[in-house]
Amino acid sequence: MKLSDEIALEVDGLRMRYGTNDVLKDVTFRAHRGEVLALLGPNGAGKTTTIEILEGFRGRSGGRVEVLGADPPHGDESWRARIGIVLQSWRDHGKWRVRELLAHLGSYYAAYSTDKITRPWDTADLIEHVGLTDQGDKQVRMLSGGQRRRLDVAIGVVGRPEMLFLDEPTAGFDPEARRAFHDLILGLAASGETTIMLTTHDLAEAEKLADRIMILNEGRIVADGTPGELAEQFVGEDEVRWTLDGQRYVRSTRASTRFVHELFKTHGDAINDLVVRPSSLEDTYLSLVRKAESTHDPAIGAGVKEPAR
Ligand SMILES: Nc1ncnc2c1ncn2[C@@H]1O[C@H](COP(=O)(O)OP(=O)(O)OP(=O)(O)O)[C@@H](O)[C@H]1O
Repeated sequence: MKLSDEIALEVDGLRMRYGTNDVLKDVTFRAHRGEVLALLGPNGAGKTTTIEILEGFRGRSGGRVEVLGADPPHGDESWRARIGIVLQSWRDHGKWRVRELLAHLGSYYAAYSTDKITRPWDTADLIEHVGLTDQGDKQVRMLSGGQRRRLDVAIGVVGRPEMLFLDEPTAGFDPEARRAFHDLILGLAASGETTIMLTTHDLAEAEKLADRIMILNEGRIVADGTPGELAEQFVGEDEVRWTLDGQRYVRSTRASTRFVHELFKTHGDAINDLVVRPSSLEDTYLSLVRKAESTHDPAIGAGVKEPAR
């Protein structure tokens, strides 16, 4: 992907303290226009806090934040119109019908159309995009959990945002809804106009959607790069399984090719059922989070903050 020169998001030394709990200690990253960023991290790492600060919902304890050129708490209405938000919690509009609610919320954005971006998103088209065609005339309170989540996503994008924040957007989705959501995000990303930042616990989802993955742990970004870069920077161990004389064996190694070669040299045709499972992004993630937890070493983050491009 060719990156735009335009910076959509800039976060420098962000700090957040709740009482005596320093949740964000020094969070620094930036995003170019059109990039899709996935923010990963264990429960309680501060992902929602980070997203809420960037949206302007939550004040911060320190550091600099700029989203589409504005400091979020001071963004004006036209800035707000360029931001889309999909929160974890559902704001209830139970009696509204899906189609009416989207048309109503969308109408707020009409005044903020530009030469390039027609706002809002056409209601029927949007409903189809999020896979709610059959539910368009249903009241919101009649929707299932997964359908409400799709509606959350529709509400987040109805104004055709230039910057879209999604906090665990696919929690509770069935595989079909997940696929439809992925297609929607990839479609938005393909235009190159929408910068997207999402949090997720699903590594496969991060790998599929994101240009860049950032891992937040212990108040800092401990890794930042494309899925491939992360795997390269933190080479995990491959898993080799085999059977020998009816006995099953398993071994983790960073040098699986050499190991397998030695195995055959020693045992030849007696080796059966050989399987080599390469180290996955999940292994990388787990080893990073464990490493950061066990060492508390800020240098782990310092070496990888700026991905090579
Ligand atoms: N309003 C608040 N007041 C005090 N502490 C808070 C508040 N909101 C969050 N916290 C604490 O800040 C930490 C980070 O919470 P946050 O919700 O940002 O994490 P998260 O990474 O989004 O977690 P999860 O993956 O579980 O959603 C947690 O320890 C949480 O208890």
